[in-house]
Amino acid sequence: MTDSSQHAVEIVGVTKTFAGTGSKRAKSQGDGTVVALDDVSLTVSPGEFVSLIGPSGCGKSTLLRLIGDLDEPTAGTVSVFGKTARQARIDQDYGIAFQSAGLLPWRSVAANIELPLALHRFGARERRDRVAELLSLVGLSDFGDKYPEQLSGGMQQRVAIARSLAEKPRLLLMDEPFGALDEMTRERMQSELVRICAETGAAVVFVTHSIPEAVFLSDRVVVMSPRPGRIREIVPVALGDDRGELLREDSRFFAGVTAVREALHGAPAASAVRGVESR
Ligand SMILES: Nc1ncnc2c1ncn2[C@@H]1O[C@H](COP(=O)(O)OP(=O)(O)OP(=O)(O)O)[C@@H](O)[C@H]1O
Repeated sequence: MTDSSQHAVEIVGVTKTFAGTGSKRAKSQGDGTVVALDDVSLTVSPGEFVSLIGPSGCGKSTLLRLIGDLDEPTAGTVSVFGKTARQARIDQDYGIAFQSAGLLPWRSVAANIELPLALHRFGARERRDRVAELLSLVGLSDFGDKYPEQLSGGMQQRVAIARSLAEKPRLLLMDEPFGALDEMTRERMQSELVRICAETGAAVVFVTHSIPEAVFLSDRVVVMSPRPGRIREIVPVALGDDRGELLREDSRFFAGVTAVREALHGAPAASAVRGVESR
């Protein structure tokens, strides 16, 4: 582990504090400073699927935002494919998909997916071909001419995922992308995402509140704890590459769910953790 360019993401000793309101010079937790992340280190390998789970306020979104260069660490370093987070953003090394699909209502589905390519001046033909490929990848080939409001929530989310894949990123950053979907759609989207990742080879950092979702999708589940935000445990999920629907009824899947639950609550699982769903 010496060459950091071998990692999709490398987070070393990252601390992130937010000053309390009304006190810009706040220095300690006693005067309102929030330690969102405290000395967090984590690496994600190319092609690896890593979920972040933990109670509300443990710093999951903050960690994802630091990787995506939407904020800066107070201390420590974040690198993406061996570059600074800023340089990786400039080089479009990753795609981002957050909870609300964030589609532009006045653009068609195809035009939404095309947007990153248009912004970065890809040629018309290349754009058209790539959009057709992405529509097919997310199973929406017949919907390119529709507008977002004409699609279901799950279909909109698939459009958002297609858009995040437009520039063939080697890394996807996803913050509860399926949080607003009903359970059946959510499970279908999880299977779609597994398939898409297998086809594209992208690494994923995925924030979720759902233990089964984390286990179904991930190679490793990072369990975090709040105040201050820290990594409590990293649970490897040894379910292999075959993540079909039957896996949800497999004893190995239940063992993974139990392992993550125990890491969250301390074994044996006793009470519910605020902000984490067992379903
Ligand atoms: N811009 C900000 N200004 C001040 N405090 C912030 C800011 N962003 C996050 N925080 C605080 O940092 C801590 C971590 O927040 P974060 O959103 O990363 O948690 P989370 O684990 O994603 O929570 P949730 O599961 O509820 O989405 C929280 O205490 C939050 O209030």
